[in-house]
Amino acid sequence: MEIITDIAQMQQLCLTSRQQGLRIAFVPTMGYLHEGHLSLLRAARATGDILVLSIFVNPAQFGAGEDFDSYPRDLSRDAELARASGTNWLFAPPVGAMYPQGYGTWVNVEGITSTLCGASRPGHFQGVTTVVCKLINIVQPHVAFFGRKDFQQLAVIRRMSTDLNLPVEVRGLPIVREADGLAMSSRNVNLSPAQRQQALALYAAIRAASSMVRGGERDSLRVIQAVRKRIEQEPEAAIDYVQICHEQTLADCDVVHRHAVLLLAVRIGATRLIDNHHLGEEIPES
Ligand SMILES: Nc1ncnc2c1ncn2[C@@H]1O[C@H](COP(=O)(O)OP(=O)(O)OP(=O)(O)O)[C@@H](O)[C@H]1O
Ligand SMILES: CC(C)(CO)[C@@H](O)C(=O)[O-]
Ligand code: BAL
Repeated sequence: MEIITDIAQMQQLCLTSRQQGLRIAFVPTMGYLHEGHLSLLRAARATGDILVLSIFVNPAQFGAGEDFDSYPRDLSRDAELARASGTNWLFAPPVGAMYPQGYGTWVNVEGITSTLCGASRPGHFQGVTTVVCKLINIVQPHVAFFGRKDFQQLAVIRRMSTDLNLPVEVRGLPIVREADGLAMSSRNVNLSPAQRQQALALYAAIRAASSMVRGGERDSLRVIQAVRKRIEQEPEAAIDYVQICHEQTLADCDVVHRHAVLLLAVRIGATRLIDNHHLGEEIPES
């Protein structure tokens, strides 16, 4: 495995591979790798001839006062994990090369970015779509892998890819959880032991919502109230949002139906966690 920091070199290597008829599979991340990232790398390894992993903590997707500075970073540990996962090229460009002096182009997806994380983190998705578009232009992958933990991000990237006719297949993979149910996230490392315990409320609330729907509840408001109540039991929990949305449009659903997804963003102390569950799965086919 080679670590590439130069954008032009990365682009040239990928262009040459494409010209040789090799299939490029790409996993974009912000690093501090965990089993969720490794599941993407495994799927990508099985799909492509060349596996490219990017690690770039993208300042453009962090708002003022957000955790850009405290976002966990460990490139040498990540490089070991990437190597063991069969990565060919680890692309880690410097911030100044991605956003040089005079940088002035932004990619903005409208509509589905106005809700959920788009509403609670203004500007966040403009940063995400801009950097993902740039990374795709550099790496020129045939296929790119994203996790469904960032459910709205995946929907926004699919929208961008369709709208801008990007020549890449976007694949979404399931959420990987810790043994006790907490969705894996690089930010989990910033939780104190007491906060780590409180963070289990997200999955407990998801399970409670699932069992309500399995039991026949179809009123979104009642499910949302139950989720909020469970999370609010935790002393350091502050809810950003709890919503039930259509899996494609992300419009709020009054009724839980087969396309309904429960999405949550909750701060535990200073750490913001997201999670989601496809509630529609709990409804039997009629
Ligand atoms: N638990 C998980 N299961 C599946 N995919 C995941 C999981 N966590 C992250 N991913 C995916 O990995 C990719 C890179 O995400 P990122 O580097 O932001 O990691 P992260 O753990 O989500 O970090 P954080 O939530 O702290 O920003 C994204 O496509 C994301 O959806
Ligand atoms: C897609 C991404 C790598 C863009 O910075 C980031 O938002 C992430 O890690 O989910
Ligand atoms: N996984 C999404 C990156 C972020 O929270 O900024």
